[in-house]
Amino acid sequence: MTKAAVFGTGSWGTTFAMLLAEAGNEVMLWGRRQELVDAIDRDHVNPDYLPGVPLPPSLRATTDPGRALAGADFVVLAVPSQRLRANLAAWKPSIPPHAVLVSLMKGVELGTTKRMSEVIREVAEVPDERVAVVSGPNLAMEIAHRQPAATVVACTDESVAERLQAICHLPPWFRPYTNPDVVGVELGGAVKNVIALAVGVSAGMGMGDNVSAMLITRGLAEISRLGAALGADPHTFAGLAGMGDLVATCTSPLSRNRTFGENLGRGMTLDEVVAATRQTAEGVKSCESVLELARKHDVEMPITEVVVGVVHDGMSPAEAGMLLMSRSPKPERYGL
Ligand SMILES: NC(=O)C1=CN([C@@H]2O[C@H](COP(=O)(O)OP(=O)(O)OC[C@H]3O[C@@H](n4cnc5c(N)ncnc54)[C@H](O)[C@@H]3O)[C@@H](O)[C@H]2O)C=CC1
Ligand SMILES: O=C(CO)COP(=O)(O)O
Repeated sequence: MTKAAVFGTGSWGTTFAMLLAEAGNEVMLWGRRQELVDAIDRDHVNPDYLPGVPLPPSLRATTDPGRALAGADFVVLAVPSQRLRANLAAWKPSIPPHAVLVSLMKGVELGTTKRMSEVIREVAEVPDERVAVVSGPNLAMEIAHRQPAATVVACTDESVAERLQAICHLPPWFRPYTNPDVVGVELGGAVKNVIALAVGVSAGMGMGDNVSAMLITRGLAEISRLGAALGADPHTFAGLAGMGDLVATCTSPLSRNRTFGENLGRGMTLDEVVAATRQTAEGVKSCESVLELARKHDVEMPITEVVVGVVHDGMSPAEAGMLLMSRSPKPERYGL
């Protein structure tokens, strides 16, 4: 039986662990807090992140990383992106030598501008073919309530992607596709959070669906430009990890990033929005690292720029809208 250790008892870590367990794998979830770990391990619930969702009794949980990692074939990482480096360094000594490390995270590291797979490779000192990424339109709450979803599993080694695909395929509930384009799949997941903040701000200001569609479409152009500069396959952005995730996150009231933006657009202050947000809205921090990455590669990302302005630099939503709409008129060239 395949053994998986899942790190992070938040909404996506727990949901993915539940999928893996129901697909017949031996799964151990790691969490920081004993009380929550006990609730998962003993009562088969996660009241903090998935209230009302029964978890499979075969899903076990522990606060001991060594116990979670013993004999693991797959090590699945689902902590907030900015927390990965320090945590992974602590877990590294117990990671089995042949385990595949899988990122569920959608962020870019502040300071280094590294994608999560790059952080994993660097900290765990593993080669490309032992690092995989899962990303797609996967709102955890919908999946936890057993609604169907598809995703992308990416690894430069297609046989590893296929192994991961096989252990998380669970008809009729969850359908993973493989893709060798790790860079594109990861960028799609991280940058759509920034675009979802922008769509949320516009919705909070009372703007209509034309504005959402404009931001989603031009957001995809922005993601594709950055992807092209970083060597991603342009086709990835037309797929589930690109357009698929962008549409789900930008339009769903379940999205934390969209909701964060919406609250800002309604006029709440940043401090008020942060206080009202209990879960991880990755775009809030990653908008800065994405913009830095874009600047390093000389890529223009106007929506990302105004998101950084509104979230971090005191720009008003109205000013952001004016800046975007008064840019010089251009031909529409997708991805350029
Ligand atoms: N929730 C969703 O629908 C989806 C989330 N993701 C991505 O998955 C990643 C994890 O997100 P969620 O599970 O949604 O987050 P969450 O906010 O629901 O949970 C975060 C988890 O990380 C833990 N955590 C927080 N700070 C920590 C630290 N310093 N060290 C160790 N653990 C810490 C929390 O205790 C919690 O268990 C994010 O990168 C997110 O973008 C990806 C797809 C879907
Ligand atoms: O990544 C997600 C859906 O695929 C979840 O989006 P939020 O983090 O904005 O909730």
